[in-house]
Amino acid sequence: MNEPVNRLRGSMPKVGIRPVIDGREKGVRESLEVQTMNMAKAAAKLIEENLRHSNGLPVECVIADSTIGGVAEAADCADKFARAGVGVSLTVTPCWCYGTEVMDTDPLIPKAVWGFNGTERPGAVYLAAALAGYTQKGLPAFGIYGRDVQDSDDTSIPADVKEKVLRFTKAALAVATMRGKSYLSLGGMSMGIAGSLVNQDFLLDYLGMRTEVVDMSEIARRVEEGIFDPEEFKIALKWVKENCREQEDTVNAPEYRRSAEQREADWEYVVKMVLIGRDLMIGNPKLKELGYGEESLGHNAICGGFQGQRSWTDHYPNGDFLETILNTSFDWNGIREAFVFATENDYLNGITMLFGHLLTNTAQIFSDVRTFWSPEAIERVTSWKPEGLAKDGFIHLINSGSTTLDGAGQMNGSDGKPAMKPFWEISENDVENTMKATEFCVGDGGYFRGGGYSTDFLTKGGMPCTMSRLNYVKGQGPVLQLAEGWTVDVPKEVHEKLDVRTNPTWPTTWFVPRVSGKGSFKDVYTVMAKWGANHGAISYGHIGQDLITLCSMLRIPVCMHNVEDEGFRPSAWASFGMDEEGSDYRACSNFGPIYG
Ligand SMILES: C[C@H](O)[C@@H](O)[C@@H](O)C(=O)CO
Ligand SMILES: [Mn+2]
Repeated sequence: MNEPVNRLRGSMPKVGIRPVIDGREKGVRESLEVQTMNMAKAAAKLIEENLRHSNGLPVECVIADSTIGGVAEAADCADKFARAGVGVSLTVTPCWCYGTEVMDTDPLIPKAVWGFNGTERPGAVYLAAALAGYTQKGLPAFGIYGRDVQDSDDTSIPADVKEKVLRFTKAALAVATMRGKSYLSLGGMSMGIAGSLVNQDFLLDYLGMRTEVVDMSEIARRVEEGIFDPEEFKIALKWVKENCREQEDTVNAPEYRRSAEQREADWEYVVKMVLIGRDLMIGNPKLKELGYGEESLGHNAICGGFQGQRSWTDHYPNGDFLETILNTSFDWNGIREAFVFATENDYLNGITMLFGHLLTNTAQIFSDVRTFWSPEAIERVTSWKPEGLAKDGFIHLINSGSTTLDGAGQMNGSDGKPAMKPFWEISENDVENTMKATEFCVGDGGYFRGGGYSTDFLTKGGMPCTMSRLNYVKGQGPVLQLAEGWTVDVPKEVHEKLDVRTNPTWPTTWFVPRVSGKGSFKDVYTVMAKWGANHGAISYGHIGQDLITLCSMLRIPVCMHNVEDEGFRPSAWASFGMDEEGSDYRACSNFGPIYG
């Protein structure tokens, strides 16, 4: 069951549940055994019924062999968890326990404590004592307790507790899943883009990730020496011919037009680039059969990026098709987990996409945050007065030639509205509609002298989504910004007029962030003006809360967000002041990166 289906090494992290108890025998402990163990079982059931890993495998929970009343049983539990591969720790209790004696002291594992809110045997006051201990010892932990008092025989989990348990667990699983995996940097810095200056110390200290650096010439070597699966290549090319519609090249000046033979050869080349890029990330046992044992192993990359411009694209077909197909939840082999792969080797955007992918199990859009179109400018250029969600203007998200095809918004959610979904919910019909809505365009020769095929679609409006971005600040370290909002529809002629000003061969998403009239979210213009870089990672759904929780585990402060509720962060954050944002910065710098 725990076989990694996407060929990444290592088994999936498990969730460890620690039922802690009042250790006083001769009455107290005995009276609490059943209730305490039942809480652990209820938590495990909740998690297993609601969460899955991004590769589709079920999330598994491991419960300590006995309730934990003191240090000996805490050590037995730690031992069991280490052998089982536990990466997330959830302590549960309905009663008073001996705070530091039953605590989990592994500094690498994210922790939460759920204290039952009853008053016969006080779980909530234990929770306060336990959290004080965790804070005092520098092991920040999340506190969970229901708002309303429950009766001691009530075995149900209140909705507010459920939400917190699941939010904590999903984010903690993301932390545990990244650890030990690699970022594959294919090439180096692209066109002076700071996000492609891969900071290996950040990846290792904050995320526990390795960095693998491979020169782009490795792709040329594998193409020229035939180091890919020739059978798969045939299947892939056939699928591409049958499913990928090529747009007539009306954008390139005559000197950049590519002949029919050249275009045919380009298709073959870009399909090989997909096979090779994927094999570089996760390996391919077929290569071993072909005599390439070393190449068959891959780089254990959970995330990667391709420099492309310009060293590669000035001569070879561009990486757009490679990036598009990897980031999509299907290819010629069928429907599968999307990879996470950054354009222009912008690893800061790639890692932001990785956060979104691990939190939602869905494909992620990579985009240039290109243009703010004010209502006045839209009306001046198109004569259309924007209305509805678009009335205060929108941001043109358009990547330079690639993005996940899931981002076309051609897949349907359970309510029939456009959605991006985990791969196991995607139907053949969704795939067909997506391919019908997408065209592949000969690369813009002014930018891409070596040709290649860019991806062109227009994202359907009405999808809730969250644009986010990690930025790195000298002296401060990483920070994350996020803006929840929606994709919007605009009239066809309006889209065409605006799109053509940029590049009609690239994928467009019209995005409106939720604004508040204040601060960084004063209006749409301000959101664009405050964006920290040229790229953004766009995830389906409003996932600001989940990102905030994940970032607190990773000690990455959130510098800009439009989430209304207070973030769910470790209890220690309350000791750093009353303003949420300032205390986040202070807490992150006080505790520092997990692995640093
Ligand atoms: C084609 C151009 O060089 C683009 O790649 C460029 O505008 C960007 O994508 C910048 O992020
Ligand atoms: Mn770009």
